[in-house]
Parts: sequence; C-alpha cells; structure tokens
Amino acid sequence: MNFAVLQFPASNCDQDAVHALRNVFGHSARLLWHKETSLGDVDAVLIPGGFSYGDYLRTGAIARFSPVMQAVQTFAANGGLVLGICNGFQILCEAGLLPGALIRNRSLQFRCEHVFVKTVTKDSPFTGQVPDGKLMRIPIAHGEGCYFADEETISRLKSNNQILWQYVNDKGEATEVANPNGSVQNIAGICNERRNVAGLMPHPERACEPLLGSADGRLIFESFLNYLQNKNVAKAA
Ligand SMILES: NC(=O)CC[C@H](N)C(=O)O
Repeated sequence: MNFAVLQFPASNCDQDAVHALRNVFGHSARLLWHKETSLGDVDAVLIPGGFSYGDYLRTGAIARFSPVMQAVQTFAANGGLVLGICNGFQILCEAGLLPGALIRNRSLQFRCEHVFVKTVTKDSPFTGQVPDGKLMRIPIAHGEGCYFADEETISRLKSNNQILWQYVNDKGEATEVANPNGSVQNIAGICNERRNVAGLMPHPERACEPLLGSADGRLIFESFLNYLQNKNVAKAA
C-alpha cells in the first residue's frame, strides 16, 4: 500500500506516522511537502499532528490554504481515504472536509497524557477491526482539541453514526472527568458522511508498539489497512 504523509511547516508527528506505516506495518509511505499540487499514486493520505504555521490565528486555519490541500479535496471527493491525526484533524475541519471545529481546551491547558478511547461504531474504514467493547489507551498532546459543533451538526453526526471515537474512563463511560478537553459529547474523533475522511485528536501512531507504553493504536491502522486491502482485491477481481 502507498501512503502520502503530508508535511506542513511545523508538522511534528510526520516521522512518527511514517515510522508506523513503514516499520510497524511494512507499507510504503512518502512524505509530501505542503507546496506539492499532486498526491501522485497513493492509496490513502495521512495528515499528521503538529503545529502547522505555529497554530497562528486558529490551529489548522492557515494550513488549509496550502496547495496540497486542493489535491486532498479532489482525492477525498473521489472517495480516497484520508485520516487526520490531531493537527491533521484540525486541518480537515478547517478545510471543510469534516464538520465542526477544534477550539481551545476548556481548561486552557495543553494536555499531554494517555487517555481511554471507546470506538462508537465499527461501521467505517477506520474502525472495522476494533473488537467490540475494546477500550484503547492512546496518548493525546494538544492545546486546541475541544471538538465543537452546533446542535444541528451534532444531531446529524449522531443520526449518521459519524462519531467514531469518544473519551471514556477505564470502565468505558463517557464522563466529564474522562474528557481531557471539554469536547461536545466527549467526541475524540469523527468521520464525514461518506465515511472516507476521518479525524481524531488522540495519536494512534504513537501507540503502535508495546515499547511506547501501548499498542492499542494498531487497531486503527489495522482497520484502514484491512479496508484498503479488501478494496484492492475487489478492484483486481
Ligand atoms: N500534537 C498535535 O498535533 C497537537 C498540536 C495542536 N496544534 C494543538 O492543539 O496544540
């Protein structure tokens, strides 16, 4: 499988994403500078975490104007798989590829810790391989991770089953205490209506090897890798 991992000025999780894709899962991953206008021949795009453009104005608000984002828009419009992690999620919301916005954490503190995340639905390319009831322990590191959307958007997300992940406690309950940033409905990640674009604040690429304290993030990678493999098999048949 061929992945493009985007690089903006001040991306800082790009190498972690490439490491996971190449060395943990054995796929090909190419770094793509944000000035590029074409994605080339790729199966999926990963927008990594970081502080693109120093998070000026509002995080992701400048990166969304980078030339590469036009190519991402076209790729997504054609059904291509796009995953945004942390700053990548923020950029996807700013670009209008995902609804809502990521705003300052309610605590006004930068939060850097491991959290528990529950997968709300297996009905997406990003969650299909997560076992029922599995609580994933994954790190977060953000200052603007509070997902916000108006009530109408939230009810649409719910009725379309677009909420993919929620912050929970170690019993799997979506409580206020378990929510590290004050996001609406404890939302940690969502997908678009078509289900080919997703974003989440936690960092699964930093939780793919036991050496890093958790390997639960693998389940997200395994989900979209499995989806892409089936898609390629179907195409070849
Ligand atoms: N690790 C990240 O991608 C998070 C950085 C992010 N721009 C923030 O909200 O602080």
